[in-house]
Amino acid sequence: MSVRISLVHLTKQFTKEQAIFTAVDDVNLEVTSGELVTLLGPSGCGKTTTLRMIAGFETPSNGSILFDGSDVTSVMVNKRDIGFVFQSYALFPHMNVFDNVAYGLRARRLGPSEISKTVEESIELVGLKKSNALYPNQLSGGEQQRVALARVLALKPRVLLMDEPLSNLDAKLRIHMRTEIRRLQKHLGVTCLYVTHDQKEALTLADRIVVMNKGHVEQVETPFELYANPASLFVADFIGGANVLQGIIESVHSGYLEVSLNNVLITARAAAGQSFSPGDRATLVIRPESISLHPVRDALSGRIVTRTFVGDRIDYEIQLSADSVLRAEIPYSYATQVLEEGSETGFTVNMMDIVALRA
Ligand SMILES: Nc1ncnc2c1ncn2[C@@H]1O[C@H](COP(=O)(O)OP(=O)(O)OP(=O)(O)O)[C@@H](O)[C@H]1O
Repeated sequence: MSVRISLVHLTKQFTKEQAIFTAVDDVNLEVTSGELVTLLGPSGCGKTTTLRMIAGFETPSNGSILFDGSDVTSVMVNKRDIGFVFQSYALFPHMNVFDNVAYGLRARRLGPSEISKTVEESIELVGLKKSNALYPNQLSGGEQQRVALARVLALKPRVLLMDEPLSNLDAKLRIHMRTEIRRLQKHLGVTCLYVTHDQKEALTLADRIVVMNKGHVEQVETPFELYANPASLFVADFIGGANVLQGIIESVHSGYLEVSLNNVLITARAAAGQSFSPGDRATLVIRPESISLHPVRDALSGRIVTRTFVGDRIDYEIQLSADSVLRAEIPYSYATQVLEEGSETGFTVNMMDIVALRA
């Protein structure tokens, strides 16, 4: 039922303030059948426009969209067999849950018993039993989004497109719903493209993440790889938050580099596909949670300038030199030693957790 989606040189230009503006810039992507891929990036980077082109709501300026190898770029929206879930649930306020979910099936002129059976199945699938007679204004935001999902799933689409579907929900419900969406998508095996600007949502939901920036694709990877092997500073910074420090490559070895950081020699690994020579400047990416603190015993040390308790961890900002500050996130338990602001601390980072990018 589900399909492989290929985006080939997909480009969309708009006219903005009498100038041509490229919202989606030569995007190439293969989404395998049954895969959940998130499009992740800051506001305005072209995520929604990409999704709308796949749905058929926007016509590409250039490039093509293929489903299982056949070109659907010029195929009408209603012939693409796509389900689209919006941020605003877009339910009909004057229809109850049953009629909202049945709407698309009636438009397809299915018989009453088939409609009834499919609606019941879809409502059960999204965990909304016994709500058939209720109207949207009698439901919570989470329940309304479930109805919107049931309405789309009732049509058994080959492709599921979701545009920030959880943005209107509170944080706790969002976490619950994303697990539900993942479970449903895997259960149905439907190919899914999911737009979000929330990196946690992307990391927890996706088989692979497409990081977009200013209309183009920065990197496409599994969540684990993206986190461990960012290909650019943009990705490193956007995913997970990162300390970014400048160093100089001192020597290059098989599998590791020696880098001078504030005149201290540390070891790091080169980012995937990047190579260095002694003397090169390098941008070092260090995740705050990969740092451990200990009493000062060598030159890798600094002064704690801020300490913030966040419940399950303590965040420290450590001044290394006049212009470099390191953020460390230390898991907290009652046994954890809590350090004072103003005190000196040493720190270590596993070599594998320091990634060098070309500066
Ligand atoms: N119809 C349009 N006419 C002109 N410009 C447009 C149009 N639609 C989108 N844009 C512009 O294209 C760029 C990309 O928009 P898009 O909605 O795809 O971004 P996004 O990554 O989904 O952002 P957000 O997370 O804020 O929704 C933006 O600068 C937007 O203003």
